Amino acid sequence: MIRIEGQPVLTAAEMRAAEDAVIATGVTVDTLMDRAGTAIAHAVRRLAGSNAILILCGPGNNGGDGYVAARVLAELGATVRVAALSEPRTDAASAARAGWPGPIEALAEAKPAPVLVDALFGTGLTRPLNGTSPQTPNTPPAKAGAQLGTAIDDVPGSPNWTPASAGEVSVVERLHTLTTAATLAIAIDLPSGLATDSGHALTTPPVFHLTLALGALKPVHLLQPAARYCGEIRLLDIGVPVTSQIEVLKSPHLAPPGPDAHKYTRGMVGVIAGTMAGAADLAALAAMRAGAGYVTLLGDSAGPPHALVRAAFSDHALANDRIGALVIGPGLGRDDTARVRLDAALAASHPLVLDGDALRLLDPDRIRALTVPVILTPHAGEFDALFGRSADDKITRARDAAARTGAIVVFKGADTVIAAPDGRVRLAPGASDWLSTAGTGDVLAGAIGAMLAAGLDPLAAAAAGVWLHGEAARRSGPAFIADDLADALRSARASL
Ligand SMILES: NC(=O)C1=CN([C@@H]2O[C@H](COP(=O)(O)OP(=O)(O)OC[C@H]3O[C@@H](n4cnc5c(N)ncnc54)[C@H](OP(=O)(O)O)[C@@H]3O)[C@@H](O)[C@H]2O)[C@@H](O)CC1
Ligand SMILES: Nc1ncnc2c1ncn2[C@@H]1O[C@H](COP(=O)(O)OP(=O)(O)O)[C@@H](O)[C@H]1O
Ligand SMILES: [K+]
Repeated sequence: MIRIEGQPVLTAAEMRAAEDAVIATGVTVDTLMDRAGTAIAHAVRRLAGSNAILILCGPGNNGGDGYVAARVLAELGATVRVAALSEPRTDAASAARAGWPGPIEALAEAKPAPVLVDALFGTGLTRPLNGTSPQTPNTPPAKAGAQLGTAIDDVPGSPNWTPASAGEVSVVERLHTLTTAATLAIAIDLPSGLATDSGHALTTPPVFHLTLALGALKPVHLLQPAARYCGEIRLLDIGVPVTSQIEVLKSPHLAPPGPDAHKYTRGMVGVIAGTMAGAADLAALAAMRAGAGYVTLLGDSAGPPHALVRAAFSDHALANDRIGALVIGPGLGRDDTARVRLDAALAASHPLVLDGDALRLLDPDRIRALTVPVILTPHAGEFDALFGRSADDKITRARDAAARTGAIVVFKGADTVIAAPDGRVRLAPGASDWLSTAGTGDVLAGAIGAMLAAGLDPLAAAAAGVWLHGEAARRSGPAFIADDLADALRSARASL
C-alpha cells in the first residue's frame, strides 16, 4: 500500500489507455486483474486480521478484481464470502469468478460481515445506480456455454446462489446496509456510485474507511464531494506505468536558512492593507510565520507583532526593489482607495499574490497583461465572479483559468486545486474542515507570498503555501482561529 503524496492522478480514460498500453505489450487483462486482486487480498488480509470478510462483486472488471481477491484471501487462510450483484459481463471477470472456489451469495440476501469489501463498480460506472438493479437476475443465471462466460452455477461450490427474492434488489440500499454493519469498509478502486473524473456522486454511496486505488489515483479520490466517501486512500501497484501532469500535493523541500542568510535573502514580502486592517495583518503574520525574512505592511495596521515593519502606503514604499512578493487583496476593500492601491501594486513590477478583493476588482484580460509572476487565490465565489460559472469539473476549470490568465490559479475550498498555465496541476488532499473560518484565506495568501519571495517558482510557491497551510490546520486541531493558524505555520515549517 503506497501513500498518495506526489502520486500522479489519471482520469478513467487515461487509466484505460495506460492499461491498454501494457496490454499491447502482450500482458493480458487477466494478468492485470490477477495483480490487482492479489494486491487487494494482501492489503485486506493485513487490515482484516482474523475477522470474516464479505466481498461484493459487480458485473464488470471491478467485480473481477473482487473474485480474484476472494480466491487469494481464501488461499491465505482468511474467512471470506462472496456476494454478487449479477453475472459477470466481461471475459476477464468471468474467468476470475471461475477461479473462486467458494459459494456465491445473492447480494439481496447476503448477511453482513465485520469486513466489507466493495467491488461492485469502479471506473466503468457512467450512470446512477438505480434504486433497483436492472442486472439483478430474477431467473437463475445462464448455464455453461453462455455467451458471457462461465455461468455462475457452474462455478465449483456455488450452489448457494439464490435469485433476488422479489426480482428486484436495491443495490444502493444493500451497499449502505452491509457497509454500515461492518466495522471496516474498504472500497476497491473507488466507492461504488461515484463518478471517477468529476468529483460528483452519481449515486450517494456510504462512507468507507479506506479506498484502495488501483494502479493510479483518480480525481474522485481528491475532488469533493466524492473524496468524502473514500476515507483514507492508499494506492496499489499493478505494474502499469503511469504519468500525468496532475499530481497529489506533496511536502515541499524548503531549506532552512544557512550561515550566509540574512533577512533579505530569506525573502521580503510586502502586504498592502485596505479597509479591513485585520485581514492584511493576518496575511503579514502568516508570511512571517511561514519563514519570510522581512515583512512590511503598507497601510493601516493595528496589533502586534513588533517584528512587522509598518509603513504608510506610498508609491515610494512600493518601489523597494528588495520586495520579492506583493500580497494584495485581503481586506483591501473595493472603494477608490482600493483601486488606486491595486493599480500601484500592478505597476510596481513585483511578483504578485492576488487574493480577495483584488480578484473582485480585476478581470482575466488585465491579469493576462501582467508581465510579472502572478498567483491568484480565489475561493469558489471569487472564481465564479472572475471566470464565470461552469458545469465543468474543478480541475478543468482551474486549468482553463490558468491558461486564460497566464497565472497560477489556487482554486480554494475543501479540495484545493492548483493549476499552472502549462497544464500542470497539484491537488491538495482533504484538509481540516475547521479551516472554514474567517481569515484562513488571508493566512494562505501570506504563506504563499513568503514562498514566492523566497525564490520558489510560482507553481512550487503556491504548492508549498497550500501544503504549509494544510499542515498548520492539521496541527491546530479543532476550533482554531485564523490567528492560531498563522502561528501554527511555524511548526508546520519545522516539521519539514
Ligand atoms: N481494464 C483493466 O485492464 C483493468 C481494470 N481493473 C478494474 O476494472 C475496473 C473497471 O472495470 P469496468 O470498465 O469493467 O467497469 P466496472 O467499474 O466494473 O463497471 C462496469 C460494469 O457496470 C455496468 N454498469 C455501469 N453503470 C451501471 C449501473 N448504473 N447499474 C448497473 N450496472 C452498471 C456496466 O454495464 P454497461 O454500462 O456496459 O451496460 C458494466 O458492466 C476498475 O475500476 C478496476 O477495478 C483492474 O482489474 C486492473 C485491470
Ligand atoms: N471545509 C474545508 N476543508 C478544508 N479547507 C477548507 C474548507 N473550507 C475552507 N477551506 C480552506 O480555508 C481557506 C478559506 O479561504 P477564504 O474563503 O478565502 O477565507 P477568508 O476570506 O475568510 O480568509 C482556503 O484556503 C480554503 O481552501
Ligand atoms: K468499488
